[in-house]
Amino acid sequence: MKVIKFGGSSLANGTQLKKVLQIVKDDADRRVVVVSAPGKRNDSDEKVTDLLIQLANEVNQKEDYHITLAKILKRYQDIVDELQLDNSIMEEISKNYADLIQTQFKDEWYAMDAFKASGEDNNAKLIAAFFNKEGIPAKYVNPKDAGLLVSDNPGNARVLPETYKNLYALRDIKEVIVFPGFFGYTKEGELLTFSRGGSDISGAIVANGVRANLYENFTDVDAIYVANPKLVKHPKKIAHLTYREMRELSYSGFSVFHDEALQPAFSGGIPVVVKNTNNPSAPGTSITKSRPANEHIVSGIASSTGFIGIYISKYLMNREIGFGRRVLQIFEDFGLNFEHMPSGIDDLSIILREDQMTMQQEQELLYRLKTELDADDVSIKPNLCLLMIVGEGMVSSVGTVAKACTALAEADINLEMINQGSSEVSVMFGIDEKDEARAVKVLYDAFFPRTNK
Ligand SMILES: Nc1ncnc2c1ncn2[C@@H]1O[C@H](COP(=O)(O)OP(=O)(O)O)[C@@H](O)[C@H]1O
Ligand SMILES: N[C@@H](CC(=O)OP(=O)(O)O)C(=O)O
Repeated sequence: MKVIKFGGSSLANGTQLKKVLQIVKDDADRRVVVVSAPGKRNDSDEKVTDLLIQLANEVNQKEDYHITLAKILKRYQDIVDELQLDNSIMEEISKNYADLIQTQFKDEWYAMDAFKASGEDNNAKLIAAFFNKEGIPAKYVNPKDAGLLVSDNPGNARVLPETYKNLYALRDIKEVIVFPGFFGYTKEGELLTFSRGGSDISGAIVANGVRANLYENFTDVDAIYVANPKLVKHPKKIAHLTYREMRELSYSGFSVFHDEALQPAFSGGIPVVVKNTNNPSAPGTSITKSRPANEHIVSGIASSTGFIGIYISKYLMNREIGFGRRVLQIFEDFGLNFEHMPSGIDDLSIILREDQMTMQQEQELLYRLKTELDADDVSIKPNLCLLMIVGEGMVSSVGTVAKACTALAEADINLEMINQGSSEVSVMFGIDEKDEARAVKVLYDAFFPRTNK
């Protein structure tokens, strides 16, 4: 049995849905189809999920929401018309939005998740109707009925372990299952979503639950490339990655596959393949526990912006028992989670996501760190970009960091920080955001020199 997930770009209009139908028809093992909400039809288009966030905010703030609602309904109506589906599905979708707008939710965060999730939920119903019309017996399954249970964290839910055995029963359903991605239910029955891009996570959870022998993740690129194709022209394709390589790469910017989707696949030992809906015969990129060796030490180069670094220095910090705990306590008091904490003898840096704090909280944090720790220096480095080189081959080779540093130095790119994880599968560099594109390019050229053949 295969679980197959289609992202928003694969479901953006009726033409895309016809390709999806063909892909499902091509392989009788493709028994569970996990779907996202309709995505962008072109670069200047809007994702339905983004429109739904806008709608939820307008409803919450009692603003006029009719233009946004009309845009959302039109997206579905266009698909219904293009596929010549019975208009009863459109009536069901319109009623769903009329009901959502009237519902009193526990608070605005639960409301936001209910609006966001409706994008995938309505799309799954529409797609099931389309499959049935085209002669593929299909059944829409709601995550609540399937037992997809999540933690009580709006917008950032985590799967609960009992989910997996609940989902196993999906194997008994004879029709092709159409399952909406991106959300589950708490034990109290509240609908909550995963973080953005979370349909990849749903697909991996379902694949683990039904013990699929493959999780196929269909998107709009032929493969995962060595570097983001928006930053490097025609980068090389990656044939195989390990779960931990993919985890590091998606964490640090390869948005093509969600980093939280790796754990359910890894723990279930489910191989993943990332493929292109627009070119399904291309082999794509497979992600497994181990992979065949190749000539490259580095598998991928990723980058991600929106970080800040907080630098703390104090003479003899290394001798002060409890110093690190007190630093982290202050961060906890502000409700902040941190990403990395590289340290020296008398100093340490804490790297965190910038969007967690207002300017005023930043100033309060710096003040508390300076006074309560009696630090010599506390300063902040905004606009930080994390640059990551990743590869299983790095464990057994020397000189990789030197090569990367040389390439960056020759391009006159200043390094704010270097951090090598103890797994030795990745090395991270902190640079100024303005150098991001150049840095990825020079690292690409250093590790994947182009031949003139
Ligand atoms: N290294 C990479 N390899 C391939 N695609 C990448 C990479 N880094 C970023 N991307 C982007 O990820 C996009 C696919 O992810 P996403 O837009 O979330 O698709 P979907 O609509 O299928 O969920 C690609 O179109 C590409 O722009
Ligand atoms: N639609 C949701 C979930 C998702 O995974 O979407 P996509 O497959 O289009 O990245 C989002 O935009 O966050």
